[in-house]
Amino acid sequence: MLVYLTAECCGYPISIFFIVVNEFCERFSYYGMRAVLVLYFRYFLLWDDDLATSIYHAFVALCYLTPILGAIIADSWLGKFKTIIYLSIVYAIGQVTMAISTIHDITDANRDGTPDNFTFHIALSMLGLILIALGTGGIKPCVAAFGGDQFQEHQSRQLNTFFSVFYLCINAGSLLSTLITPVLRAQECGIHTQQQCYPLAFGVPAVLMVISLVVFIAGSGMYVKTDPEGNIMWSVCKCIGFAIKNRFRHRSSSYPKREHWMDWANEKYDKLLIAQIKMVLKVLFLYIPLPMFWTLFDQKVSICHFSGLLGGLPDQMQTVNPILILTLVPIMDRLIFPLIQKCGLNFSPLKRMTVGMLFAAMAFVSAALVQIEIDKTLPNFPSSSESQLKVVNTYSTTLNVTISPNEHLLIESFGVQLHTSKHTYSTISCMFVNGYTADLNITNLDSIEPSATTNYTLVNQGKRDFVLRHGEQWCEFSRKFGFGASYTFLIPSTVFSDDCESITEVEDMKPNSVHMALQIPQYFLITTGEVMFSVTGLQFSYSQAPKNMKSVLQAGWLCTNAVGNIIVLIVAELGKLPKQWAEYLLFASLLVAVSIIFSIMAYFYTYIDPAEIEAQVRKEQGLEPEEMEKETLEMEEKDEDQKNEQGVKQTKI
Ligand SMILES: C[C@H](N)C(=O)N[C@@H](CCCCN)C(=O)O
Repeated sequence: MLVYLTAECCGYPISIFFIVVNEFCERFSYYGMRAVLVLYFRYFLLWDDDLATSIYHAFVALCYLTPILGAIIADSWLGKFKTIIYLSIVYAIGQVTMAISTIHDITDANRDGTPDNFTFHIALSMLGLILIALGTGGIKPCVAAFGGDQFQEHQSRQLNTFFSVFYLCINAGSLLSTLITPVLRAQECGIHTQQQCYPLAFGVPAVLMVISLVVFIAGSGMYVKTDPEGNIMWSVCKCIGFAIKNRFRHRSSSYPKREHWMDWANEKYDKLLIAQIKMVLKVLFLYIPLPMFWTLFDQKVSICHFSGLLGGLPDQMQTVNPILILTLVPIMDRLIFPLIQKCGLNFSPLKRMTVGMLFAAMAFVSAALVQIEIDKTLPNFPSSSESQLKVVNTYSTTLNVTISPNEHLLIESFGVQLHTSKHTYSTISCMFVNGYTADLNITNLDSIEPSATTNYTLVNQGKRDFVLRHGEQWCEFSRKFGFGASYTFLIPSTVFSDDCESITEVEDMKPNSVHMALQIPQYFLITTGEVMFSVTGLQFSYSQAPKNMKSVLQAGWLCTNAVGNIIVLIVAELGKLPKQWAEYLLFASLLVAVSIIFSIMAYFYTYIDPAEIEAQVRKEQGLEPEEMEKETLEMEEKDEDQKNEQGVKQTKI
């Protein structure tokens, strides 16, 4: 019997250090770029909100579809190691292309601070995004599976810990980059004119991707590398095709039934291949209901009403999830799961995933309850048979307005009657009414003509300063804004003579009165769900896959994510229920239904040890003892050469 003693530290192969650092840098690169992507679309390419979010979601969905390609390349052609290297190069080129596309000076011939040739910037950034999607998605199933390959059979406990640490690194990278890149974007830079520094915000993720590649290559000599066994995907497709055809040919009841429909490939294909396909199909079948979890998970941003929680901005709110993950993964791994085990309960991976789904459903129930509270604080909006009217009096005395036949409004000088706008809970908006006798310029707003109003403009929470200008005259005023509120500012004709003192503020809609802390349970529940579902799913996909299809099953797992993202896009297009809380409850109920279906499917699933099944099939095929020994010897020789090359110690016992 052969046992390989690879270079180890505390029972873990040293090579996984390079893999987790590589993952940290790669996720920093990916999430850092994503954190500023929509801002780049909106404020650099000047796309409208709809186009920016659609392209963003399409990009994210593509990133979770390309893993299939990466897995096929790895398992059928190049092997995981080379696939990771080649696709990381593509990824790094994509990040650099993306960073270059954000340099406005390249096309800013008239030096006014904005690009002159948008087509150039759009084309370059789309090329960059396609390369990034190919790279990030392509390597994703390979890195996790390659990490798993570094462990030997007796290291199953360490293997599970590895997947948890792997997930921690993903979230540490995501956390740091989501904090840093928006700050980098807010800097000013440029060759001829100063602009928001998108090149830096996209450039740092590009550098991190190059570092990720260098770290991975640095570990080359230590990895356990498994070569692909020919074009396995093509063999799998042909074998499945043959089984279906053969089954169809023998559909008459005179032919004896076979245990599994794949057994109809027995006539032509190797029993081992058939057994491996059965293992993969069993797991893929189990994955069918899983996209529903990701549909809810990827909508979590929309259940976060209070963007100002912890005093942060919406950009930085994305950091709450990785912070909670970094806290919850060790708590679950070291405390909760061992405690459950001590109580004699069998908390198997599929049970954990089911409970994870239920946690996500509870997060949506909690969101619905908060929404009901929020709705109570909102003003009454006109029903479909009513309308609302807003009248602003910029005249110098109180006015009596009659609306025929018999309604009367009494409006004081610079007063307002009724408000009409409805807006989301986490925004603050304000508008200005110009009662001055000439055009006015207000900071960050277009100029307003006399007696005209601006549209509602979104402003950030807290104290904000405004400067009003007309020619040489100007004055400045500050106001404090609360979340969810809406204001109208009435500017009288005396505005410059009393230094902005006479500006009247009307509160159209009150700031939020529902406490921000009510959002904490939602975050907690959805992240607990993620830890139970996502980390376990990653481990499960690795442990249940045959050796030559590890990447393929990882890709299958990631595909559940892609389908979830596509469902989010479809749901957004189909429209919404009239009541937000009802929509949350609908999603929660759907996930509960799906988790019940999943638990039934899980009940009938038998956990396997792929290596054991493979050995058994080989034995049945009569490969043992001579042929199997021959195969083993060939493998030993191959591995020995590889180990000698890598300078890794090998002992025969
Ligand atoms: C940052 C996030 N909590 C995370 O861990 N993401 C993972 C899994 C992605 C699935 C979510 N759509 C990652 O690999 O980035």
